[in-house]
Amino acid sequence: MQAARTSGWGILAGLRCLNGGVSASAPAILVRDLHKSYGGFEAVRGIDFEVASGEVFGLLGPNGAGKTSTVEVLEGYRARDAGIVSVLGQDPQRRPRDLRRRMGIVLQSTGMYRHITVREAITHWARFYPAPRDVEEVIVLAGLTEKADALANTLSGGQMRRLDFALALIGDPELIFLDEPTTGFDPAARRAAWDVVRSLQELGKTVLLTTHYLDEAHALCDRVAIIKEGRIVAEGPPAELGTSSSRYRVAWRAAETDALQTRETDDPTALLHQLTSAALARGEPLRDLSVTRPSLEDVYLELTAEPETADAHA
Ligand SMILES: Nc1ncnc2c1ncn2[C@@H]1O[C@H](COP(=O)(O)OP(=O)(O)OP(=O)(O)O)[C@@H](O)[C@H]1O
Repeated sequence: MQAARTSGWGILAGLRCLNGGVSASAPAILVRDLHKSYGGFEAVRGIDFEVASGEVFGLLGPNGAGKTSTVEVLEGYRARDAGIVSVLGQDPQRRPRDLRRRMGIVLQSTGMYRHITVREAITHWARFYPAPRDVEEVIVLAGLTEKADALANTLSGGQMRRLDFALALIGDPELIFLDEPTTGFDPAARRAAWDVVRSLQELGKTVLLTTHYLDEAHALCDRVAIIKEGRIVAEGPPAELGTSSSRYRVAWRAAETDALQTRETDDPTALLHQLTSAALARGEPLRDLSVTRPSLEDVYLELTAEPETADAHA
């Protein structure tokens, strides 16, 4: 274990070596063997991942998996116990002022400003940054045009969340952390928030988001990591996580009952041969026959299942 932790410094040194700074191809985020405990409880148990510059990366996992702890270490809010963390080429634990200006953070909690208008809040926050974006442009980007002159304490939950987005964007950060950006949103507000994230992607920003929603991960993320009990149990583009599995799902409609039948198999050729031979022998068609790979949701549920649930499916 110690050898793995020590070797990480070699990686960081390599990233810094070009032109005396961070190379153009250096990842925006690099995490190696990250550990974080609270008292005797180890919430993060040796996590490794990288996020490329301009990538939208999602941390997925059930409650208590260690997503927020990981993100808070990256943001510089929490000290790690072990491991290597590089954010935009710097160690967030040292809380360098320059790094804080290059990051935008949308926390789970909302409501920093209440008794001033949306425009006033964004204008005020802009003063903390050396080269902020244009306030009116950020109001449009966050979808707050119609609420620009409204007092923050009159906003709905979803509109308040947009104000949080706006405050995270006004400093024109290179990297944005979004912790559960749409939890509690109605469907329309979620879509609007997704549009904001896509706008960030088009602007070339790097985004790290945590979410419980698989459709959100699918819609927004270039890559995701699934975390369970402080460890990454799968990582890859959302659409490809299932296809890397060797399992297939074969579905068909039984002629006698008209009910949809499904069977999982590692050998779809043999199963199809068995099913089609039997159907031909009976002189019946196999209606709605399909062979599919597991979806992100299937993979997620399988990997994050509690032991009892896993046994029930075995
Ligand atoms: N300050 C703390 N003190 C003690 N335990 C903590 C603290 N913060 C988090 N934990 C514990 O660490 C584990 C990981 O929590 P964390 O908030 O990182 O998970 P999460 O994946 O973000 O969960 P959620 O999806 O519910 O936000 C949980 O068991 C949690 O109870």
